[in-house]
Amino acid sequence: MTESSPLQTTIRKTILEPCGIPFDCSSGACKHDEDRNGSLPLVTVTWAQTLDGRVSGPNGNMIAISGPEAFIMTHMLRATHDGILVGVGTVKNDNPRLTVRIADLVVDRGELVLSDLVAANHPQPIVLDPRLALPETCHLVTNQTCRRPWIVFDPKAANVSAAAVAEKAKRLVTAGCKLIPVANARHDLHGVLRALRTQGGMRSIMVEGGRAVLESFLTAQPPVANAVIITVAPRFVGGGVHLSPSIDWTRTAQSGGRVAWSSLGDDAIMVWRRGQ
Ligand SMILES: NC(=O)C1=CN([C@@H]2O[C@H](COP(=O)(O)OP(=O)(O)OC[C@H]3O[C@@H](n4cnc5c(N)ncnc54)[C@H](OP(=O)(O)O)[C@@H]3O)[C@@H](O)[C@H]2O)C=CC1
Ligand SMILES: Nc1nc(O)c(N)c(N[C@@H]2O[C@H](COP(=O)(O)O)[C@@H](O)[C@H]2O)n1
Repeated sequence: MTESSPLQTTIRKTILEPCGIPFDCSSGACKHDEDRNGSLPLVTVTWAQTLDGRVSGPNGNMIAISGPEAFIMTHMLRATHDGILVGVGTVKNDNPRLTVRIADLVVDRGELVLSDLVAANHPQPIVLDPRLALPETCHLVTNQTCRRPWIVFDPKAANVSAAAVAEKAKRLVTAGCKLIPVANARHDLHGVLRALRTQGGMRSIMVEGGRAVLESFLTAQPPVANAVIITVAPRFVGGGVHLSPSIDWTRTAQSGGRVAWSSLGDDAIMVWRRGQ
């Protein structure tokens, strides 16, 4: 991916730049490189949902919600953030790889083309897992194409002094995972973000799911999200996991943020950026 295609340019101009996210893969340095000297990383919260507010299909099964163009946007977002954060529920349910895989869409054939060129830009996977329940067989721990995750856990909740958990922690570290202890990790998102900044050097984090973690990041007080990007696909699924935090974006916008809508393929994209 040395030059931006028209689609990438559209995504950059209508979605990434309005959120303050630079995207320049020609330099090989895609990451959000602004170092604000802040104590917290920049946080972009993003997901894909249906018209009935579902983020997965019946029984919680992962389904393709984003169309190809929005899918590329998600992978451009992955390429532009230092870290990609999910809850342990998403790892258990979806077994995601959290890599950057998309180069571009061959528009006339509607095909997604995979690229190895951006592999170096895989974000660092981060799993919020207070009780150290991560399945050791998941892609993030075993798949050669995945970066080994950083696991944010709560030493008290996980009871790391218990022999079984201590053994598991050892095996995860041997497999290449990094364990980041944070007291009260389940409820103290500021503490989690501070630890990721100070212990891991994270300057930017994309929060990708799942339902519980998204709702926590969206409703945290004081706020932690710098930008929110939602893909809304033109379909109902009639079942599945429902994302429904109590947020009024118009009121949030009035209190200093900005909302903008654009479209990518058949999908609507809502972008909110926190007021400066
Ligand atoms: N459409 C989309 O864009 C996406 C959809 N999904 C879907 O979301 C669903 C999974 O969602 P869900 O089951 O809620 O799982 P999550 O990925 O949100 O993980 C929830 C778990 O994370 C741990 N956790 C740690 N910190 C927090 C926090 N601050 N707030 C909330 N949880 C925290 C908790 O573990 P503990 O209980 O041990 O404390 C909790 O049980 C799946 O169906 C998946 O397909 C997922 C990602 C994206
Ligand atoms: N943006 C988006 N659109 C969809 O339609 C989706 N189903 C998802 N799911 C997220 O992607 C994860 C899978 O990642 P890998 O492809 O394995 O790298 C999944 O866990 C969800 O977080 N996202």
